[in-house]
Amino acid sequence: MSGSSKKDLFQKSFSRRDALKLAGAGGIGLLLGVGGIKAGALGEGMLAPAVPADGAKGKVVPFYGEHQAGIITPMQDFICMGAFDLTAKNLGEVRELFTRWTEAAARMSQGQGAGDNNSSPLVPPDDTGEAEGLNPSRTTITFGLGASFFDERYGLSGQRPAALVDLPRFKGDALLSEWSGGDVAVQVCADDPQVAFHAIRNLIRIARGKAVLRWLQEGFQRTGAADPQGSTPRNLLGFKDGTNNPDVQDAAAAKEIVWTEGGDHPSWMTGGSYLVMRRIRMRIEVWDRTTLGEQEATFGRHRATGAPLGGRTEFEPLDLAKKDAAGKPMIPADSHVALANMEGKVKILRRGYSYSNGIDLKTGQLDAGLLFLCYNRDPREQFIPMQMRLAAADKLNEYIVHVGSGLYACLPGVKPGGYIGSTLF
Ligand SMILES: C=CC1=C(C)c2cc3[nH]c(cc4nc(cc5[nH]c(cc1n2)c(C)c5CCC(=O)O)C(CCC(=O)O)=C4C)c(C)c3C=C
Ligand SMILES: [Fe+2]
Repeated sequence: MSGSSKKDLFQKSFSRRDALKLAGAGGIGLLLGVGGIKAGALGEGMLAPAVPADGAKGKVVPFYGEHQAGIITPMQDFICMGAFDLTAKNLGEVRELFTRWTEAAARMSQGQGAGDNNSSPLVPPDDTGEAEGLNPSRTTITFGLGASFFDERYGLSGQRPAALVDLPRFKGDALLSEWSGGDVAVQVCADDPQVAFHAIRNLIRIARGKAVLRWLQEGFQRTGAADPQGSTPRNLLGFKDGTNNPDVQDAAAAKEIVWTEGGDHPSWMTGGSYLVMRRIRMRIEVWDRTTLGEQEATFGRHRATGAPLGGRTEFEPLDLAKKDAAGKPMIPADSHVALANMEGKVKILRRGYSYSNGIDLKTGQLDAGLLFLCYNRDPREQFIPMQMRLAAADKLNEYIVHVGSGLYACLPGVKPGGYIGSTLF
């Protein structure tokens, strides 16, 4: 196969059926980076622009590489994220589980089924089938380890990274254990909700006897089809959310903000990152009775344009020193952006999705909010001080409540033939 047809293969929409045909023809090695294109040589996002130029949603995000996919990958439209508690009896079983998970995740990222044996009438098929014929939809599957992974069960307590702290209790927290923690978190993102669900479902199935699901949350943002321009998505409070997220396609920014390396970080985390999950419920009914002026003062930005208060365009810089005629800051000091900005000195990479879980049967109110996710190099220096400040003073706190929480050490990426976690166990 010529170099240019290899490229075509990557750039073309790709269905599970195509993948199986190719595997049959012995060509799947190309997808895995064997024989020509090296795995990981194609940078994150190179095959997966936020909104593909041709509008197609069939692109493959490479699974293998220096870093796990799904961290700096431009956000897909849907998420299906869960956390597992391990029931594996020993470290050997944990290794087996991660080996099988890695193989299945690599396959599903490429649009294949979780396993090959799907035609024998005598056994249950390897794959559950609901993604058959669907394209890979830029699926990424990202694994992280919670602090409880490092308890006495598997002999790894001495390896717990200093940065994998127990998050402090923040003012206003109303955390529920059923929405928090877990030994292993798995973030599945894809441009199709059924493809995302299929991936996590098959990982749950593979985990049988070795891990049980602790919590599962689906999430969404506007789709590429609804917004082909790929403008900043709006959250369920109606505001553009993500405007001032750092540009981590810039390798220097990603190194500074996202990737863990050196310091007191263990070598097995080099090239990894820390994922913070906060399930934040919104008091939507209260918000909807709030005036536009109050809403804008809460965020410090205009709702229509996303511009900083007093500004005109979305991406103009925040000027927190700017005063109105009466000498008051244009962007209130207790607004969300004024506080979260941290004088520009502390940054995180946000990757959150809206969620909607029907109604709260006790109150009849919507059970909806933000599955807040962020990646950072070291939560002790980034997420924690930022959330301390927000919890203490953010005007947004009148309208939100944090009900779930987790911190996970996301392992470095892996080469074909290896397994996620092999740097540690
Ligand atoms: C601890 C970190 C953060 C939490 C928790 C958080 C919750 C949260 N945020 C919004 C909506 C918006 N956030 C915006 C900006 C913004 N938020 C954080 C951090 C947390 N947010 C940061 C670092 C920033 C950027 C600050 C800056 O320097 O400008 C915005 C404005 C647009 C944008 O830049 O994205 C919105 C809107 C909600 C609804 C929410 C909890 C439910
Ligand atoms: Fe925010």
